[in-house]
Amino acid sequence: MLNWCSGPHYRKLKGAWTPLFLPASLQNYATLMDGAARNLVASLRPHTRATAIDLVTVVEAHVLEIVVCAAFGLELHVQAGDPLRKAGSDGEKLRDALKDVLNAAGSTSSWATPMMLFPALQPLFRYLLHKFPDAATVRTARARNRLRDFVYGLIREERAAIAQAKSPDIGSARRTGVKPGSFLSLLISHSQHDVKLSETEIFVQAYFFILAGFGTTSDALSCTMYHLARHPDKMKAAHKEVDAAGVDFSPTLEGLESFPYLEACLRESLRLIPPVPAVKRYARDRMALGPFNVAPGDMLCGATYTLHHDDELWDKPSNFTPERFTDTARFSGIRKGSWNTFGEGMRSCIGQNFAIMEMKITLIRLLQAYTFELAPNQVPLNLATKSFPSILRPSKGIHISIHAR
Ligand code: HEM
Repeated sequence: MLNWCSGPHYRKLKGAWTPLFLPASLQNYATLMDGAARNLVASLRPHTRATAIDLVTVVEAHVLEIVVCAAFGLELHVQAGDPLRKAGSDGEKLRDALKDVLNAAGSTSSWATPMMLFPALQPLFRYLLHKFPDAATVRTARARNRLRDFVYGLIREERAAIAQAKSPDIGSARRTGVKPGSFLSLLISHSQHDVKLSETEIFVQAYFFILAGFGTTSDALSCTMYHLARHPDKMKAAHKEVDAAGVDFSPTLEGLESFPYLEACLRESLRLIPPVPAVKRYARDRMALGPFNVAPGDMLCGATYTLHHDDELWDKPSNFTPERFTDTARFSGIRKGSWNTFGEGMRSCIGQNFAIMEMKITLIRLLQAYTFELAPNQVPLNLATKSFPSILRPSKGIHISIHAR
């Protein structure tokens, strides 16, 4: 996967990924994201007269629709209330396989703890795990195989389509941006032109696109809604900004810049609950780090969550205060490197602009239509990480009542 490799292999894969996140490509995704956000608004309408719902489940289905369409060009139509929803469709099959893989990825192998405690013995543990797999490993492998068979089928179809169309023009994709759904064809075209990607590499990239873009973004979106529902004064300020833009605002890169308060709410929520609570690196050289001697190959961990809650860096760090990102006169500015939600440097999150755009468009459409109120017993929010390193996420959902405006 892109984040697990280095050197020439990393550069080769990054070259295949980069066109997806060029400004022109992001612009092409905006229409897809806005359509999905409008569907989400419509699907929530029946809930305005009902009891509280679990926002996490609903937002997950929404983000999955976007990320799968962006990666594979498949419209899932799995959202409750979608008139095009059809039992047993390709979309449902893919959704089910993905859910199994994601659930399995969250369950921890019993070998994980000894591997972490005795890193030097990892090769031995890996061999033992291969020879004597435990239940969690078997479950993960089965789910992954089902997903792999499905994606290999899509790759074969895409190859045939590309052969018939005499292969797409990568140069023009760089100029005009990548259309939603072109990730597979882009990877396949790359493997026919400048870089060779094996079938497995193509599958793994497509799988990672979904894995990296699904849980992180949907949880970040749900948590932002949680914070707004918990702080009606902040929700009122967000409503004001959204109303000023009007329902006909254009979801373009430029148009989205006129929502600074909404962006501040997103950033503040991502500070309080960073979906990736820690980033890791392996030391290349021997070095001294404060009182520690670091040897080549040692794992170093950047504790994002701790950084985001450090009271030397943040005034009243546990408070939800979006104004710290807009009101620089009141807050003395944010020190470089203290907000690390997407990582830093060349290995930082390649999908961050995609994620911010997706979250902003969804929030705008939701706030145009609704106000949100927390159900009882939602404070404090239950959070958990299931395995290390993993995603920090609401562990018992977010229960919320929806009121039409
Ligand atoms: C709120 C949403 C997201 C958060 C919080 C997030 C966070 C992160 C973090 C912390 C890293 C590691 C950075 C490091 O090691 O320094 C990362 C890497 C990565 N993310 Fe995201 N991410 C999000 C959304 C996405 C999306 C939507 C995609 C793609 C569709 C994506 C694709 C990737 C990829 C490919 C990498 C590896 C980059 C590399 O190694 O060069 N992420 N992300």
